[in-house]
Amino acid sequence: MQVTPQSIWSDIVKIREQFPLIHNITNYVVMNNTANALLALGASPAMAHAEDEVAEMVNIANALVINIGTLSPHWISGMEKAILKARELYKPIVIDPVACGATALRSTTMQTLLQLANPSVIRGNASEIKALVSANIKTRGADSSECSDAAIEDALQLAQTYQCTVVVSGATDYIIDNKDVTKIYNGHPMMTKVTGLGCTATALIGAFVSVNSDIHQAASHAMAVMGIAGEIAVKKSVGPGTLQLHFLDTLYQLDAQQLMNYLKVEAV
Ligand SMILES: Nc1ncnc2c1ncn2[C@@H]1O[C@H](COP(=O)(O)OP(=O)(O)OP(=O)(O)O)[C@@H](O)[C@H]1O
Ligand SMILES: Cc1ncsc1CCO
Ligand SMILES: [Mg+2]
Repeated sequence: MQVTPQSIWSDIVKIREQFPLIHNITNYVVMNNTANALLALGASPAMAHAEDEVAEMVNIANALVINIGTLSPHWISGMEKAILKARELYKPIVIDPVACGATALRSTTMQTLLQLANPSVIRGNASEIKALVSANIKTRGADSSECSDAAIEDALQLAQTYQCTVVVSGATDYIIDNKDVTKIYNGHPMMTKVTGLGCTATALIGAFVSVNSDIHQAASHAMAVMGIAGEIAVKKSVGPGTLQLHFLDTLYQLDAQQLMNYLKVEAV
């Protein structure tokens, strides 16, 4: 398994050709931006959470993304129904444990959903990944209080427990499973000043796993695209407001040459 500009580009072409439907049960904060990022990449977003329709939506979707950012009881039931349908149909499930460890509701819900989901990928920041492994770790909210390096051991443990790929985002993005560790060095600190770019990363992972069955490679491709689009967009931006706009435009215009110029990856 390698992550190269060519391997990333090949998946982007597939996404743009196949226009895969990515079903997201995500949070109020990021719903619009996440849908726009999926469209800009070349995928087709659906953002539905009603208990009565999620199974039907999963039925026509190519991947399911679950994000616990703004939980409530009905949403949790919707998430459970969507997960059960996705498992029945062998569709990939990607999980974002937003602010896991900040409140009991988030931590207990996440444990239930993970057991149910058998996910392909879990993507979180370092604090969230650590909180998923150790119940005594408390997080302050959606933002990480630690560097991604601090969660490598926890990510490996999580990957073993759920037999899945775990992504820890941060200055370096770590993509970790039983066999491989991939590090992506792209990105820019200003990305943490736009709310929900982590949620966007998780949604893009959904798009990549829908066209590439090598889950570790697909997740690495998504994180590389996030980081590269972020770096290019920052150059045109004066702050987080314009970064949010330029990020979408850059994603839409991303080409093979830019991947070659910017990719900074290391496989261990
Ligand atoms: N210090 C940094 N330097 C470069 N890139 C970064 C840095 N921190 C985060 N990123 C990038 O920003 C994106 C979002 O990751 P982050 O870890 O901030 O997610 P998050 O904390 O879950 O965010 P949110 O909860 O707002 O969605 C990723 O693509 C990541 O690579
Ligand atoms: C800030 C925030 N609060 C709940 S979800 C969310 C978006 C970033 O994860
Ligand atoms: Mg997050």
